[in-house]
Amino acid sequence: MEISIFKNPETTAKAFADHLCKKQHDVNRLNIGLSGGSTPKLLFEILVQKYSDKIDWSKLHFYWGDERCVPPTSGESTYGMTHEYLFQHLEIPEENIHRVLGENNPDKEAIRYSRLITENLPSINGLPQFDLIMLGLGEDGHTASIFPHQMELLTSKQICSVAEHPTSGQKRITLTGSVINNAKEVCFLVVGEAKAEKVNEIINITGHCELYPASYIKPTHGELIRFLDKAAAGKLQL
Ligand SMILES: O=C1O[C@H](COP(=O)(O)O)[C@@H](O)[C@H](O)[C@H]1O
Repeated sequence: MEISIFKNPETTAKAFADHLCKKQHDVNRLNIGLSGGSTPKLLFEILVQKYSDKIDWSKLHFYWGDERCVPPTSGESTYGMTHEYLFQHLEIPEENIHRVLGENNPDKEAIRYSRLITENLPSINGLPQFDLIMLGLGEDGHTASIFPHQMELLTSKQICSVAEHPTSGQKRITLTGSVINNAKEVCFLVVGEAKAEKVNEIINITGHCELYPASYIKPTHGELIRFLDKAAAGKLQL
């Protein structure tokens, strides 16, 4: 596991953008799973401003680690946010964008999206393998849409499942912990003081994945990199 700590959210997002830029240089295709929430917005802005002509966007195939079950036009849609901050500013072939159809029936969509991933990605250890999965960390320790006390979503051998937000009850589609841990590389992007306590807990408290779902994420054969800013790493005991 690698932990990289940067001065502020901008330098953290810039480091992640650099990492992505280097990775795409060496390959013909990069299957990447994106995260949602507010943290990726800054990364997307930096990618648009500083990397639009440094990255060969036709090599990148975009999927999502999780999505809310809402139409793409909803303010809560992760695809909608990604389109607003990233896609609409770049020349990305439409066939490279593999969005979760949040407007569909959640159970049927989890099956459809699982099938799509299986068809498009190589299978390693009996599960699809992403080249890179980007993850965030919720203040409650969740990652993707796997919230505390949802162990079955971590260990399930399915590819995607329907999840439910613990307080709002909003339905979501999420990759399972098994698929995330089968990736070649998983990168957490976490910034801000509000995440500091959980960052320390998910790294240092072991054996309590039901309380800290993000602590379950340890790629079986791949790399784990945590991009943190100083504030998010503020309570980290190493
Ligand atoms: O609900 C979600 O939250 C997490 C963290 O989001 P952030 O706003 O704190 O950056 C995110 O990683 C996940 O994809 C999203 O659905």
